[in-house]
Order: sequence, then C-alpha cells, then structure tokens
Amino acid sequence: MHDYSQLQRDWICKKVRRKEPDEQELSPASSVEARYLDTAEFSRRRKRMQSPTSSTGPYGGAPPPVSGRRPRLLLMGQRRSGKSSIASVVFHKMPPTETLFLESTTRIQKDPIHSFMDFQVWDFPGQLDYMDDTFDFDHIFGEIGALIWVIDAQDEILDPLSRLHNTIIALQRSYPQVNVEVFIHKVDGLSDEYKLDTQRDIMQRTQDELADAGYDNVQISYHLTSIYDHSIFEAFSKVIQKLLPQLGTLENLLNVLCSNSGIEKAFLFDVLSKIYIATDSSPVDVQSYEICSDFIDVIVDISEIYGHDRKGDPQENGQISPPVSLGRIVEEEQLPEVSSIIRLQNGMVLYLREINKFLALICLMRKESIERQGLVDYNVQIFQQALQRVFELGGGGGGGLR
Ligand SMILES: Nc1nc2c(ncn2[C@@H]2O[C@H](COP(=O)(O)OP(=O)(O)OP(=O)(O)O)[C@@H](O)[C@H]2O)c(=O)[nH]1
Repeated sequence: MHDYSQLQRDWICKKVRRKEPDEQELSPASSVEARYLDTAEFSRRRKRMQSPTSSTGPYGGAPPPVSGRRPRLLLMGQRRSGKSSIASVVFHKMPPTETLFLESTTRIQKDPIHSFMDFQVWDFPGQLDYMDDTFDFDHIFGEIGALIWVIDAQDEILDPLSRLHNTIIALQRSYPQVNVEVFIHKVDGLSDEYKLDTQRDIMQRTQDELADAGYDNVQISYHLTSIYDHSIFEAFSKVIQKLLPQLGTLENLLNVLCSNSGIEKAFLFDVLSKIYIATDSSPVDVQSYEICSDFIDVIVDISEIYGHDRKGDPQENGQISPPVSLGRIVEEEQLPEVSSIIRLQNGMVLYLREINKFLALICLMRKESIERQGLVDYNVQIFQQALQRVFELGGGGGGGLR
C-alpha cells in the first residue's frame, strides 16, 4: 500500500506532442469541455435517444441501429436507484453531481459503446415490469452479456430484492449462463459497518430465496458502488472482464511484462470509460487503481490541450472515433504513441503508454526500475505487439477485441 495522498507529483511528461511554433495557440476550451457534456446537452441527447425514431425493438418500433451481436449489459433495478447515473458517469463522462438533474427514464435506452470491444448498455426504466407477458423475454435477455441489478442501499431493499429474485429465477430457466452482477449502490455516506451488513443481508436473502426455488448454485457477484468514487469504475471493470474470453491471455502477458521489467502493478485501461480490462495477477489495491485511473484523466486533459491531432479516419467502419482519447486526429503519420512518466515522492513511478486508440497501459514501479527505461520501453513494445496479435485473433466487434 502506498500513501499517495500527500504526494507532490514531479512531472516528466514525455512525448505529449506539442504543436509546431506557428500553431502554438491553445485549443479552444470547447475541445476540453467536449468530454464533459453539460446537463442541458445531455438531456437533449437523452431526449433524442428516447424519441420514437431512435427507440428500438418492441418499445419503439424501429429496428436496432447496431448489430444485435454485441454483448449487452442490462442495467435494471428500482426507480431512482441510480441506473442512468451509472451509465452517464461511466460511459459519458458526466460529472456525478450533474446526475441530480437527470430525468426519470421512460423508455429502454440502448447505448452502443464503440471501444476496444463493441457492446451495448441498456438502461431500463425502473417502473417497467419486463416479466409481464407482453414483453418479449427472449428479445431482452437473448444476447445478454451481464445483468447488472442496481439496488439503492440508502433505500428500502425488500421490494427491489424480491424483483431481483424473480428475475434470476426466470433467467435460470432459459439463460442460466448469464452473469448476474448486483450493484449495492449509493454506498457513499454509509459507514463501513452498515455497508457490509447490507451486503451480507442481501446475499443471505438471495441465497435463501434461490435455494427455496431449487437453485442452489447460481453465480452472483456483489459490488459496493457509488458514482462519487472509483468503486463504480472498478465494479464495471470486473463486469467487463468476465465478457473477455482473452482475459487469461492478457493477464499472462501482463505478468510476463511485470516480471521482466521490475513493474509492481500493471493495468490495461480503456481510456474512454476508465475501465481496466486486465491487470497482472498480483492483488489490486484500491489506491494503486485510483492513482492509475486519475493518471488517465490528467494525460487526456493535457493531450487535448497540447497534443497534436493525428491522422485517422473519424468515420472508420461507420463509427465515430472515441470522444476521449490520448491524442487527436491530424495529417501526420508515424507519430509515437503518447507516453508519460510521473515520479512520485515515495520513490514510486507511474508509467503510461498508449497501446492503441482505445487502450493505455499504466504501470506502477519503483524508481530503480525506471532507471533502466530502455528495457521497460522495449518490453512494453513487445507487449504491445503481442496484444496486437491477440486483438487480430479476437476479431473486431461481436465481443472480440480490436
Ligand atoms: N448518493 C448517491 N446518489 C446517487 C448515486 N447514483 C445516483 N444517485 C442519485 O440517484 C438519483 C436517481 O438517479 P437515476 O440515475 O435517475 O436513477 P434511475 O435508476 O435511472 O431512475 P429511473 O430512470 O427512474 O429508473 C439521482 O438524483 C442521482 O444523483 C450514488 O452513487 N450516490
């Protein structure tokens, strides 16, 4: 465990690309702000998504705009439990305090996420009873990657729990392989003791209820979450990792990288969402994860202000480039990847290397290890090539990596 709270950071930002002298002016503020949708803009987008023309499936009439083969993450739970807030904070960079102004969801929101892997996040209105016969159960759960059930830990839990149990029992009959993830949400402001008691209570009641229904071995994961800290990103990381068939390979590659380069902890982050898709097999301590995650924000902000644009096709494969990335799009080719090193006062070093337009590798190591930076850079390059091969084998979209 490292105490980062008091640390002053000594910046050695390398290769954060600067503009040529004749284009040294700062980017307009809008390029930074573009990442943070203000509430009005967000509401407009949500309204557009809720409009009949963009609604999909049995609830809106129009056919789905994206391939149905992308794994779905279903966000379900009671009204006001925090589903839309979670989706907005994790995937749309909405500042948590702005979720106070989110309107209640009235239609299923289908949010296609184009990142290192394509998937969809479906946000369900809390009042919807999809167990009703009029709903097409197979349409909703047919291609599901994970069911994320959000329970407001600051509210009454019996009714949400009973709905959760009914849903799991229905799923067990048709789709027993589905990952069920329970987010015990809004735990900010609760004491540690209360949090753990609530989790224990929810786990016990669920286990008893499912055992009574004849389902003894249902795999359910429980996460204590809040949009006001890193817990929601960590929980999503674990959910997404279960959808990656290549996870074992990625972990092995990271293990080899760590042991050959004197790295103590390595994370492979999705830059857009700050979800880590893999880490080496040493235990994750929360502070290491948090500082690595914050590092991404710092580098994205600096890159957006000072970074060169990059050559690229913003409409590649009909998809828009990620709204958040470590570099922007320009007419130059063969620019080096973004990389950065921060030396911390406690003798540790943070090392970031962009892997591709979606992913960044972030490592924590002792300062002695970075003295052999050539070796670390070389090993990271080999790791990057290996990863490229994994992506090629994984294929694009449809749950594969790219
Ligand atoms: N304290 C706290 N409040 C949260 C958290 N997440 C969401 N909220 C608040 O909970 C309220 C309801 O959030 P929504 O995201 O609209 O809830 P929802 O589940 O989508 O609600 P419906 O659309 O009605 O189904 C908002 O005021 C959020 O600011 C959290 O982690 N902690």
